Amino acid sequence: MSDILQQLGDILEERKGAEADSSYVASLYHKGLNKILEKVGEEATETILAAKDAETSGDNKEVIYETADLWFHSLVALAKLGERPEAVINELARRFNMSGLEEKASRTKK
Ligand SMILES: N=c1c2ncn([C@@H]3O[C@H](COP(=O)(O)OP(=O)(O)OP(=O)(O)O)[C@@H](O)[C@H]3O)c2ncn1[C@@H]1O[C@H](COP(=O)(O)O)[C@@H](O)[C@H]1O
Repeated sequence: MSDILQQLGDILEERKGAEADSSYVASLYHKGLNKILEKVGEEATETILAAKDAETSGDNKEVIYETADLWFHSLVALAKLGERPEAVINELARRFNMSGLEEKASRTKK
């Protein structure tokens, strides 16, 4: 588990008790889940556009920046719902640790 994600998860929890005007994350919590999800949507669109530009230009700087914005706002949405970044890391680890056959079986059930 990335130390940065763990520390960011701690800060996202701390911001839950903060006044709306005290920080960006606190302001998002006060605006509510719909506003946070709107930001996730915006950042997803910006990531897609940056990826298309990167393919043409060969410069990935902007798509990395936008992907960080997307990850960050997704984590704020999960925090609002009571989940920490570890939940996503654990899910990725679970998928990674599945054997090839289990993975195939799981995919065909969906
Ligand atoms: N990783 C981030 C992070 N990534 C992006 N952003 C903010 O996300 C916003 C990106 O959205 P936009 O580009 O649309 O900017 P905007 O115009 O300000 O947003 P809107 O007014 O349109 O909602 C910017 O304000 C960025 O500053 C972040 N804000 C905070 N963090 C982390 O969250 C922690 C807590 O942040 P605060 O609550 O601000 O202290 C910080 O220590 C950082 O580690």
